[in-house]
This record gives sequence, C-alpha cells and structure tokens, in this order.
Amino acid sequence: MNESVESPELVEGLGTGFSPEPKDGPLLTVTDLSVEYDTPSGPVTAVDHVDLDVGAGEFVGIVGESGCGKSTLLFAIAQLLTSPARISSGEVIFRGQNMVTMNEAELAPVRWRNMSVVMQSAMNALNPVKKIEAQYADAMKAHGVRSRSEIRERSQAVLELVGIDRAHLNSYPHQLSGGMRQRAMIAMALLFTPELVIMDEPTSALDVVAQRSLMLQIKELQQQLGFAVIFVTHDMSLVSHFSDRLMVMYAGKEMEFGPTRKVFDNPAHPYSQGLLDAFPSIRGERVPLQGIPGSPPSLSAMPVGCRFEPRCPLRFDACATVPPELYDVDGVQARCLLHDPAYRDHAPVEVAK
Ligand SMILES: Nc1ncnc2c1ncn2[C@@H]1O[C@H](COP(=O)(O)OP(=O)(O)OP(=O)(O)O)[C@@H](O)[C@H]1O
Repeated sequence: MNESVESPELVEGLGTGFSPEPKDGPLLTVTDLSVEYDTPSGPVTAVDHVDLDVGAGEFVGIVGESGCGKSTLLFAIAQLLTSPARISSGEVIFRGQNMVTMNEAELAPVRWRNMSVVMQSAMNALNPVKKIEAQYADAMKAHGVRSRSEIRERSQAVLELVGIDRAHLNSYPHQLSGGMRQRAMIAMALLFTPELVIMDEPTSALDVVAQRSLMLQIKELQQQLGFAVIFVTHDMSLVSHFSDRLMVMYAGKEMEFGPTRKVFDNPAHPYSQGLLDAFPSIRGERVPLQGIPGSPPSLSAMPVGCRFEPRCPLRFDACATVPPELYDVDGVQARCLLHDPAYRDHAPVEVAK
C-alpha cells in the first residue's frame, strides 16, 4: 500500500469524490466469483470461483496468458458483462455494497465516480468523431455536473495531470499519438477521482518505451491521488515494479496470489515460474527466454485435476486427478499440490518433450 498519499485537493481542479482516510476493511472484496458464457454446446466457465480483495490505495496486478479469464474477471467486477456472459456465483462487495445485486440505476452513480475502467485500446473506447473535451463533458454531464466552468476546469486538470497540454482538449482522438490517446483515456477515468481504477492492458498497444513511461505515470498518479488499481496484463515483468500484490490466473482460476516481490523472487507455482521465464525483465541481466510449452485448456475440456498439469514441468501422478486447493506458502497463496503436506515430498515425473 502507498504510505504517503497526498490529498487530491492539492491537485488543482480535482476536489471531490475521494476520501483519503483509510477505510475499515478492504475497498473491494470479491468472493467465490464465477462467470459463465452460454455457448451452443452449453455453458462454459471462464472465471471459476475466484476470491480477490483490494485495499484502499493498493495496486493489484492480474497476470496470465491470453484467454485465462482476466478481462472477464474485470468486467464481472465492474458489472459490465453482457450476454452471453453472466455471473453464475459470488459477490463483489465494493464500498460495502454488493454490486452483483445492484440494478443499472444503482450502479450508474458508482461507476466513474467511485470505480472507473480503462480499456485495452483507446481507439475503441474513445469516440473517434468527438473532440476530447466533448467526450469528457458528456461523461461529466451524465453524472450530474452541469456547470460549464466546472466541466472545463476538470477537463483541463485531468488532461494536465497525465502530461497532456490543455490545448488538446480541442483535438480529435486520431490527432493524438497512441501514448497520448491512452493517457487521454486514463485522464477520462480520473474525472471524478475514483477510489478504484480498473485497467485492462492499457499499455498493450504501445511500444516498450511508451509502455514503460505510461506505467510510471500511472504509478505516479496513483500515489498522488491515492486511488487503488487493478491492472491486468499478460506481461508479468510489466507490473513487477508497480504492483503491491500480484494474482496469477490460469484457466479461470487464481493459481498464485501474494505480495509481488515474493511472487517474483520465489514463485510458488510452476505456472508463475513459466510466465516469469517467458518475458524479458525490464531491468536486470539478459537471460534466454523460455516459453511455456503447449497452450491453456479449452473451457469445454478442463483437466479434472490441476488445470496446469498437462503443461507442468513439475507434475506428478496425483496432479492429473486431484484439483489443488490454495495453500499458504510463506504469505503467498498457491494452488499447487507441491505445497500440500500430503504430496510435498513427491518426486516430479520426467516431462515428455
Ligand atoms: N462470447 C464468448 N463465448 C464463449 N467464450 C468466450 C466468449 N468471450 C470470451 N470467452 C472465453 O472466455 C475465456 C476468457 O476470456 P478473457 O478474454 O477473459 O481472457 P483474457 O485472459 O482476458 O485474455 P486476453 O489477454 O486475450 O484478453 C477465454 O477462453 C475465451 O475464449
């Protein structure tokens, strides 16, 4: 968690919607959350009984390969799922209220004001035929801000907060560079200084240099304004220096969840280790990269034991039949039988190449 959070009142033009006092308990508690997609051959489970908590001002990263359910989880948290997806179990308690049982009218004031979402691509999220200022104004009007001077003042403040000159309020999205567009979209998510900003790979369309600079800026804003972040990415090294805690997802389940440093320094799950080996580190020595052989299972044909078993270099017989629980490994939760006292001393079998 961030220990030195400045009051957002210090940021000119942004004064409301955020309370810097620590709250009792987590800001967000997700319990037993499952999401199903209805398909012609029956429902498939993309998010499978996931638990997650996020504290006020905390930065939580969610990593995993494509298709492991990260975006579906984010959309389920923000109550933005649309058919054929639906929440089939669980709760999303945000600021003491269960968002799963709230209707659209109840959710509307919470979204943006208290919780906002930054999508993968600004080109898809921003309206290409409207100037930035008009898009910010629409968002504020939809949340009851009527004063033109307040709208202008806030729009300028958030844009400058992300390092873009206020003159660009007059620009169309295509007149901005890719990095600026992503920044403009993040600025839009900060119009009401929410307590939680949910980010779905906001840097994925950028080159490595722009990616790094946007990450630094997100972290800086987070520390300045004190909001919590859930940040989804497939690139584990990207969140390594920014997140307080890290959740590693695979095939709809959390495989490992704990303080980022611990997960990086000593991954408790072979899948986390595989992800770490698959991406170059932003800093540090150069080592040959290794991918994880094979691909994630199909949602309609999940392995009965551990979902990672078919690809796991440390698998042993029981992994094929016994679904692992989450085990506590020195303050990190890991879903791997290697940490079950009954199997801990089990010798891994040789993996067929
Ligand atoms: N409309 C749909 N119908 C059926 N299955 C779907 C549908 N949309 C997504 N899925 C499946 O849900 C699973 C989770 O997808 P999701 O997009 O949440 O994964 P992700 O980890 O965010 O991937 P990415 O990094 O590529 O965005 C995938 O297996 C995907 O094929």
